[in-house]
Amino acid sequence: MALNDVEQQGVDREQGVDREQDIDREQGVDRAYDAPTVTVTVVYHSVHGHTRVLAEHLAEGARLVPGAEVHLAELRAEDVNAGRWNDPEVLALLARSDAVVFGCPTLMGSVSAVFKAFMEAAFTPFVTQGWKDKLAGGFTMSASQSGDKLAVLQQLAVFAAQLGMQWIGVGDMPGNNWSGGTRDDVNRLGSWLGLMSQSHADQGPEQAGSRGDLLTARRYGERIARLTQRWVNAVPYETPRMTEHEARVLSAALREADAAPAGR
Ligand SMILES: Cc1cc2nc3c(=O)[nH]c(=O)nc-3n(C[C@H](O)[C@H](O)[C@H](O)COP(=O)(O)O)c2cc1C
Repeated sequence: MALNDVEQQGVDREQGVDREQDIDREQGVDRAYDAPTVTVTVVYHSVHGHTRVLAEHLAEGARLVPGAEVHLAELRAEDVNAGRWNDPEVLALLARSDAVVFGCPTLMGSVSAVFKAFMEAAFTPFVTQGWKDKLAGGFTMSASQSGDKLAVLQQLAVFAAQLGMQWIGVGDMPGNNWSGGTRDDVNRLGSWLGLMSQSHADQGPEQAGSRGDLLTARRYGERIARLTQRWVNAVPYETPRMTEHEARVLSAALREADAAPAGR
């Protein structure tokens, strides 16, 4: 069967044939030389290993990008004590990352408990605005086709927003929204806020997700790494940061300038 251009491109990419290299050659672009070095970290929690497979494919996609230094950081239950997660090495890695991709399974329609403990441990970068203007993305795995995964992606996106991060969505069209759609299709669950994947409840991590989910994970990882390069390569800009106290002082000064009474 003859493939159209879009299908052929998908097949080529899957087979590791990178058309971009031909275009670069024609235009004299040496990406290995021109591309800024960026650090992308995939930080995730997985109870039984399904989400780990998704994280690995995402990292694999990011590694396709010349200049991208890609790390996988697993959040471990043993690093949670009395409800508090702590792993200074992971926190140091995140502090020096240009982009952070957050991932966990959907458990009871929510992020997993270990991931939530990690979120609360990010209170320090919240108050110092330490992760402000890093790029962010997110992914989740569950057993049901929906399984309320959107609630988890929303939690992850709100978390990133609280930290002043810039969110990147999936950006792929839905391959599986028609009568010929299959589990192999790109963005087969039709999720744009972040990456959704589904694993059958009776299968282990060796069968995690579907061919389409893993393809989408690689594409999302590559997209995040490329957009991070675009982001860090833009006009240099040192983002202003302020403490809560400074925010109050600024508000009071503006009120005074307007001679406005304090609202509630
Ligand atoms: C306590 C618990 C709660 C779960 N809640 C949901 C849920 O809300 N929606 C869903 O579709 N699957 C749910 N699942 C299934 C998991 O999301 C699924 O098994 C996933 O693949 C686990 O990923 P992991 O292997 O990375 O831990 C739940 C599983 C457990 C054990």
